[in-house]
Amino acid sequence: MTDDVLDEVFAVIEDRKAELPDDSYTASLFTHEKGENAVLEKLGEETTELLLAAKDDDREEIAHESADIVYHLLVLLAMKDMDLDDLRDELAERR
Ligand SMILES: N=c1c2ncn([C@@H]3O[C@H](COP(=O)(O)OP(=O)(O)OP(=O)(O)O)[C@@H](O)[C@H]3O)c2ncn1[C@@H]1O[C@H](COP(=O)(O)O)[C@@H](O)[C@H]1O
Repeated sequence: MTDDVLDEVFAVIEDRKAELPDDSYTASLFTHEKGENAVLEKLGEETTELLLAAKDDDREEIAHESADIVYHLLVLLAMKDMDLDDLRDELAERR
Protein backbone atom coordinates (compact mmCIF):
# COMPACT_ATOMS: atom_id res chain seq x y z
CA MET A 1 0.00 0.00 0.00
CA THR A 2 1.29 3.49 -0.83
CA ASP A 3 0.53 6.67 1.07
CA ASP A 4 -1.78 7.92 -1.72
CA VAL A 5 -4.63 7.85 0.75
CA LEU A 6 -2.80 10.48 2.81
CA ASP A 7 -2.64 12.76 -0.25
CA GLU A 8 -6.32 12.13 -0.95
CA VAL A 9 -7.41 12.87 2.62
CA PHE A 10 -5.18 15.96 2.73
CA ALA A 11 -6.70 17.23 -0.53
CA VAL A 12 -10.20 16.84 0.97
CA ILE A 13 -9.06 18.71 4.09
CA GLU A 14 -7.74 21.57 1.92
CA ASP A 15 -11.09 21.66 0.07
CA ARG A 16 -13.01 21.81 3.35
CA LYS A 17 -10.71 24.61 4.54
CA ALA A 18 -11.44 26.60 1.38
CA GLU A 19 -15.18 25.89 1.08
CA LEU A 20 -16.20 25.50 4.76
CA PRO A 21 -19.37 23.47 4.06
CA ASP A 22 -21.90 23.41 6.92
CA ASP A 23 -22.10 19.61 7.14
CA SER A 24 -18.35 18.99 7.34
CA TYR A 25 -16.62 17.90 10.57
CA THR A 26 -13.33 19.11 9.09
CA ALA A 27 -14.77 22.55 8.35
CA SER A 28 -16.08 22.71 11.94
CA LEU A 29 -12.50 22.39 13.18
CA PHE A 30 -11.44 25.38 11.07
CA THR A 31 -14.33 27.52 12.34
CA HIS A 32 -14.45 26.29 15.94
CA GLU A 33 -14.97 28.92 18.64
CA LYS A 34 -11.97 27.45 20.48
CA GLY A 35 -9.80 28.17 17.46
CA GLU A 36 -6.88 25.80 16.95
CA ASN A 37 -7.36 24.50 20.51
CA ALA A 38 -10.21 22.34 19.15
CA VAL A 39 -7.87 20.26 16.99
CA LEU A 40 -5.09 20.33 19.59
CA GLU A 41 -7.49 18.96 22.22
CA LYS A 42 -8.58 16.25 19.77
CA LEU A 43 -4.96 15.24 19.19
CA GLY A 44 -4.49 14.97 22.95
CA GLU A 45 -7.66 12.89 23.42
CA GLU A 46 -6.90 10.56 20.52
CA THR A 47 -3.33 10.08 21.74
CA THR A 48 -4.59 9.04 25.18
CA GLU A 49 -7.03 6.62 23.50
CA LEU A 50 -4.15 5.19 21.44
CA LEU A 51 -2.05 4.63 24.55
CA LEU A 52 -4.91 2.77 26.23
CA ALA A 53 -5.48 0.66 23.10
CA ALA A 54 -1.78 -0.18 23.03
CA LYS A 55 -1.82 -1.18 26.70
CA ASP A 56 -4.77 -3.49 25.91
CA ASP A 57 -2.92 -4.96 22.87
CA ASP A 58 -6.08 -4.18 20.89
CA ARG A 59 -4.74 -4.06 17.31
CA GLU A 60 -8.04 -2.99 15.76
CA GLU A 61 -8.38 -0.11 18.22
CA ILE A 62 -4.71 0.83 17.76
CA ALA A 63 -5.33 1.17 14.01
CA HIS A 64 -8.55 3.15 14.62
CA GLU A 65 -6.99 5.62 17.05
CA SER A 66 -3.86 5.95 14.90
CA ALA A 67 -6.05 6.94 11.96
CA ASP A 68 -7.85 9.50 14.15
CA ILE A 69 -4.48 10.98 15.14
CA VAL A 70 -3.17 11.10 11.56
CA TYR A 71 -6.37 12.75 10.31
CA HIS A 72 -6.28 15.42 13.05
CA LEU A 73 -2.54 15.92 12.46
CA LEU A 74 -3.25 16.60 8.78
CA VAL A 75 -5.92 19.14 9.80
CA LEU A 76 -3.33 20.82 12.05
CA LEU A 77 -0.79 20.95 9.18
CA ALA A 78 -3.43 22.54 6.91
CA MET A 79 -4.31 25.02 9.67
CA LYS A 80 -0.65 26.08 9.81
CA ASP A 81 -0.50 26.41 5.99
CA MET A 82 1.79 23.39 5.89
CA ASP A 83 1.36 20.20 3.91
CA LEU A 84 2.48 16.58 3.58
CA ASP A 85 5.73 17.60 1.92
CA ASP A 86 6.77 19.35 5.14
CA LEU A 87 6.26 16.05 6.95
CA ARG A 88 7.93 13.97 4.23
CA ASP A 89 10.93 16.32 4.08
CA GLU A 90 11.41 16.14 7.84
CA LEU A 91 11.24 12.33 7.83
CA ALA A 92 13.53 12.07 4.78
CA GLU A 93 16.17 14.21 6.48
CA ARG A 94 16.34 11.69 9.30
CA ARG A 95 17.25 8.73 7.09
N1 LIG B 1 -10.47 10.86 8.49
C1 LIG B 1 -11.40 11.53 8.95
C2 LIG B 1 -11.74 11.47 10.34
N2 LIG B 1 -11.21 10.77 11.36
C3 LIG B 1 -11.92 11.11 12.44
N3 LIG B 1 -12.90 11.98 12.11
C4 LIG B 1 -13.90 12.56 12.99
O1 LIG B 1 -13.26 12.94 14.17
C5 LIG B 1 -14.16 12.88 15.23
C6 LIG B 1 -13.44 12.15 16.34
O2 LIG B 1 -14.00 12.61 17.48
P1 LIG B 1 -14.36 11.54 18.60
O3 LIG B 1 -13.11 10.85 19.03
O4 LIG B 1 -15.13 12.26 19.61
O5 LIG B 1 -15.25 10.53 17.77
P2 LIG B 1 -15.80 9.18 18.25
O6 LIG B 1 -16.08 8.36 17.05
O7 LIG B 1 -16.96 9.45 19.17
O8 LIG B 1 -14.62 8.58 19.12
P3 LIG B 1 -13.62 7.41 18.74
O9 LIG B 1 -14.18 6.20 19.38
O10 LIG B 1 -13.57 7.31 17.21
O11 LIG B 1 -12.29 7.82 19.28
C7 LIG B 1 -15.41 12.12 14.75
O12 LIG B 1 -16.48 13.03 14.56
C8 LIG B 1 -14.96 11.55 13.43
O13 LIG B 1 -16.01 11.54 12.48
C9 LIG B 1 -12.80 12.25 10.82
N4 LIG B 1 -13.52 13.08 10.02
C10 LIG B 1 -13.18 13.13 8.71
N5 LIG B 1 -12.16 12.39 8.15
C11 LIG B 1 -11.81 12.51 6.73
O14 LIG B 1 -12.18 13.78 6.27
C12 LIG B 1 -13.05 13.65 5.15
C13 LIG B 1 -14.02 14.81 5.12
O15 LIG B 1 -14.90 14.71 6.22
P4 LIG B 1 -15.94 15.89 6.49
O16 LIG B 1 -15.17 17.09 6.74
O17 LIG B 1 -16.74 15.46 7.69
O18 LIG B 1 -16.78 16.00 5.25
C14 LIG B 1 -13.70 12.30 5.30
O19 LIG B 1 -14.14 11.79 4.07
C15 LIG B 1 -12.55 11.49 5.86
O20 LIG B 1 -11.68 11.08 4.81
